Amino acid sequence: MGSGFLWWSCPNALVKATYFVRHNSKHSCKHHGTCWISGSKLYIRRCRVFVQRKESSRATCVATTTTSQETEQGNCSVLIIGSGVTGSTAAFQLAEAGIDVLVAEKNEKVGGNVISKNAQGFIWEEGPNTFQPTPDILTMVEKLNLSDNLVLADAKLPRYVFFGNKLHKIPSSPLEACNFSLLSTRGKLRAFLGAIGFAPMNLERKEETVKQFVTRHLGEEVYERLVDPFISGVYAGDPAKLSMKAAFKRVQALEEKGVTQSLVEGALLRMLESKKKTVKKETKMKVPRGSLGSFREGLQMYPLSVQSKLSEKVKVGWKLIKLEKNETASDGTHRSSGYKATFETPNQSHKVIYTRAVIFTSPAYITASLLRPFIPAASELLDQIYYPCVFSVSLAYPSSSFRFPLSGFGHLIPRSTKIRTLGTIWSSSLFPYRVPEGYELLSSYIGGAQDVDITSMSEEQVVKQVDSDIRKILLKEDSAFLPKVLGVRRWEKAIPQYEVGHLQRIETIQKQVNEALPGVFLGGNYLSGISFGDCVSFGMQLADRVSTYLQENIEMYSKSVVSKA
Ligand SMILES: Cc1cc2nc3c(=O)[nH]c(=O)nc-3n(C[C@H](O)[C@H](O)[C@H](O)COP(=O)(O)OP(=O)(O)OC[C@H]3O[C@@H](n4cnc5c(N)ncnc54)[C@H](O)[C@@H]3O)c2cc1C
Ligand SMILES: C=CC1=C(C)c2cc3[nH]c(cc4nc(cc5[nH]c(cc1n2)c(C)c5CCC(=O)O)C(CCC(=O)O)=C4C)c(C)c3C=C
Repeated sequence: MGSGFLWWSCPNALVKATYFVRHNSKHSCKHHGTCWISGSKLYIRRCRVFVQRKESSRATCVATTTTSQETEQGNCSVLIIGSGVTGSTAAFQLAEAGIDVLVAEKNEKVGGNVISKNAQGFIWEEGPNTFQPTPDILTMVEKLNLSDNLVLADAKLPRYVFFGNKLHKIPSSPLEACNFSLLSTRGKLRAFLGAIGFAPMNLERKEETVKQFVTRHLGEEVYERLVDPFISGVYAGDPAKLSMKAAFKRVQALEEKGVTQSLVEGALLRMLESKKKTVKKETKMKVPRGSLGSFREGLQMYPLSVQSKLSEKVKVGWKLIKLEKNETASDGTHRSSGYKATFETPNQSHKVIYTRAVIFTSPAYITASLLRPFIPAASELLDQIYYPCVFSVSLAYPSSSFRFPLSGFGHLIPRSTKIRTLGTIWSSSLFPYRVPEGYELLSSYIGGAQDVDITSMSEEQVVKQVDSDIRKILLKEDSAFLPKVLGVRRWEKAIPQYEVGHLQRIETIQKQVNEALPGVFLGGNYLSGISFGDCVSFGMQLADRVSTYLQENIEMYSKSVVSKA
């Protein structure tokens, strides 16, 4: 690149000087430590950022500063609120790109919804149980050196629906679907007719609910016995309120393309969804199609491994309580140069962080409260996203108390059966190493959007209800054994519901954030799709978008300094 000067001007109000860095020379300042040029890049050691060097032009430090008098303050280039799957993924990707990132998590442990527990020889999950190993997840698993800890449940384990006092195996192929005992002959015929195109059109072209879409295409029976329980096992939701377009965009898109017969390939919308998610990108790791993944010690290994890699850059027990614009520039003028974030921290003291960009991965209702001063209308919309209450109940029973040897993923229960539990994952069948010899572990879920009264139940009442439902379905009638209660978790606001109007709402929110809050990015399962894999992919995309924003922002700021000079 030859010799020459690079002018480095720090935008922070506390730094008054513009620094000149000569090629191959080193320069120190008390705020940023050493900086130097190598090749085409300017490196600034303390800020751990580098700025693409432009010959004879100015570069800008993307970090703000701490001074020795302000011990409760700090700085970073990107602040991430929340250490769930989305936040952890974005943080790792940004750190890997050399960007100075700070993750603030209000809980004492990282992971958000992902909570894995280990006691008395059992390992169990209180949030998500498994993920579909998408290419993005596998990429992250490799990067985090988690490959040796990846565990896969047998792809062939059947899923069941409990209906008419019997467990019915859900077919895994169109052939199996012909002998499918869950649907009557009439129900199958109706579904078949819908599949070959004899379905009424959506003439009004209004946004349809899942219930409307499914009954129109496949009939009432498929809806009641198959899709309603499936919705319980993904959204804990109410299909009469969820938007087909938002909750299952791939399936809806098929209709728009006129591929109606694919809708019931195997009579299962869910299967269709997962097939569309087949691996496109190449990763070194190969996993059998249809298998479901986790990690040896549970899903929480994922955020924990990000935390161990980012070390001090992940702050637990830090709750964001206020965000302000940091608008004073070094020359005394006002402009948006980033944000000031105030946190409550474990020792009750407040901490302040100055940052260029903020990624919010907190749930919609929390993000709403933090952004309300800037975007009141969008915050109202964020607040409208409904999260029902769900309990997860992990119980262990002796293997001998079961009616048959457990082999399957688990069972789901249609709401029309009047059994209160939504469904049960047969955890010890998925991962047998997670239980002591002679025991079975069951993870059940109860509550959701169709059972709002659950909020008034105590943990003891919930355990009693779940135990009684399990007895009706899986245990021998004379089994007097009381279960080992491993864990009961009340998810007061469990899962965002993609109700009718969701996509429109999201679009409006995004627009208002982009206009009013440059450098603020929204993430989280109310935007990305709710699966673990959706959150990983969205976290990766967020990291790319934020890197681009920082680069563009630096260039814009450099230009404004040049023109003032
Ligand atoms: C019971 C249950 C079962 C599920 N089962 C499955 C499954 O089997 N498979 C699957 O793929 N998906 C499943 N999911 C969905 C999936 O787990 C979630 O969608 C995903 O984990 C959400 O990740 P996230 O990072 O977007 O949000 P979250 O996990 O909600 O993370 C947000 C984080 O922000 C933090 N935070 C909030 N406010 C603040 C603040 N003011 N300051 C600092 N931090 C803050 C929170 O503490 C939290 O850690 C399940 C979800 C639930 C609840
Ligand atoms: C068979 C029993 C199941 C129960 C009970 C259950 C509860 C439950 N699940 C979620 C949220 C999600 N589950 C997801 C995947 C998933 N869930 C089950 C089964 C049960 N879930 C299976 C077999 C799978 C794997 C995917 C599949 O092959 O169908 C997902 C991810 C969905 C995706 O798009 O990948 C979510 C999200 C909740 C909230 C819940 C509690 C009621």
